[in-house]
Amino acid sequence: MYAVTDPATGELIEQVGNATDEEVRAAITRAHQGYEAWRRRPVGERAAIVARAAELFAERTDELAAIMTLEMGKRINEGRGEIGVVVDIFRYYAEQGPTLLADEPLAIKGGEALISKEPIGALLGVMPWNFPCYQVARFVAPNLVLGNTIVLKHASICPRSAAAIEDVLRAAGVPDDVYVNVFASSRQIPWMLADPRIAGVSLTGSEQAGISVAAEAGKNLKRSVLELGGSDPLIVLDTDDMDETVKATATARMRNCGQSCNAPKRMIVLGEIYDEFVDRLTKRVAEYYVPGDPADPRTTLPPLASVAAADEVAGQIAKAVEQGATLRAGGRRVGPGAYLEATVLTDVTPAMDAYTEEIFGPVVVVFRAETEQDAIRIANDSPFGLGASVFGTDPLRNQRVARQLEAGMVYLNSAGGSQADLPFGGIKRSGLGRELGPAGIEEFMNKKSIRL
Ligand SMILES: O=CCCCC(=O)O
Repeated sequence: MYAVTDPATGELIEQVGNATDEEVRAAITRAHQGYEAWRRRPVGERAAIVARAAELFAERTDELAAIMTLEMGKRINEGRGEIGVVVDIFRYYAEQGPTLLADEPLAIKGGEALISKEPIGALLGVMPWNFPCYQVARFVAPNLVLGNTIVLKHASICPRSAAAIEDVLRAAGVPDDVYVNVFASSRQIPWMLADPRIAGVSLTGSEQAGISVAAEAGKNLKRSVLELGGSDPLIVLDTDDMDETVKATATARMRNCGQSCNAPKRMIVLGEIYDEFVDRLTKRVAEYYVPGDPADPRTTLPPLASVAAADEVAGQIAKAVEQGATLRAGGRRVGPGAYLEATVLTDVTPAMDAYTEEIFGPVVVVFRAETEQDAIRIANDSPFGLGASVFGTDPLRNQRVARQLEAGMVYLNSAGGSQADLPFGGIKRSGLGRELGPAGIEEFMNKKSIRL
């Protein structure tokens, strides 16, 4: 059931009925029927509509941020920041799309060819609650410019974000058979994917959701983009400003209350600075992150997105401690609502669940590495491969380490975050495909070879 529940209080605000099977089928019919006309519109027209969407998102920043705060507890300023990234994404594809979609001439043996960049049809988007507007933007903006149409199934705790996004796109001039929001349930996804009128699927979500959707997409020979979990390592090789390094790493981990796929969840610190790093990080986490109202801009620690999410992370912490990890700070659920203290864990070993599983909340796990190679080994000793970070004072050393990391993205002396023009995606169990940047418009593209 789609519902709005305020995670700061646990109060149920509104329930929204799920779409019936007929309504879901009708949504697919609309997006399928809208495709022919949309793909035939000149790319400049589609780009102009996407540019207008960027303006409207910017105008409605405060309203959209407030919706996210209510639905999933995002700090209000982080919500405003998220809409800033959404605006950048819509602008980027509006501006760059026509160039990215230009024919590509190809000299071939015995003649010439060109690659014509064409859409493939109606796509299904299955989107999560952690960045309710950004996740939709990075799928929708490039595909609208390319000429695909979209059926969007949002997270069940974000019906107001879902409706507001549709409203913005409609106001920008996206026809109502080109972007269709539907309050479908996960149960309906398999047959939506089996419908021949759906050409592909993009999912951002858990590893488990990715496995199910990838299996259905595979069975039906549909293209899929999967942005799944991560347990990103952040290696600290050395520092000439420990306070700055601790602040930067804690900030990156606690962003969005720790609920980012690409947050640095594992800090891997070289032996000579490990004790000092852990002491200062523990102090920072214990003192700076204080539970508060996410609508108040002064709040440093908002609730998690739901009581269930907070309980799950608290359970992971308890299990780690039971299995022998050291709890340096936090660890307790705080109520009412979905609050969990900001937490630091150390002495996590490969025998513990916390070593390999993703912890989707305000929890930092710190590992000690004896050498640079040892740090790389620990970083790569994970089923995930989304992002990674390297902090250090020697740029060449940082790059040398970056090249040895099993990750889709590496940030040097910074962590996490997204930007419109930088491709985003992972390897290993973190998913398939790329979003954002030039790569983000190619995933659901027919790169048609025309031999001249
Ligand atoms: O959960 C994954 C999206 C991350 C967005 C960001 O870090 O900007």
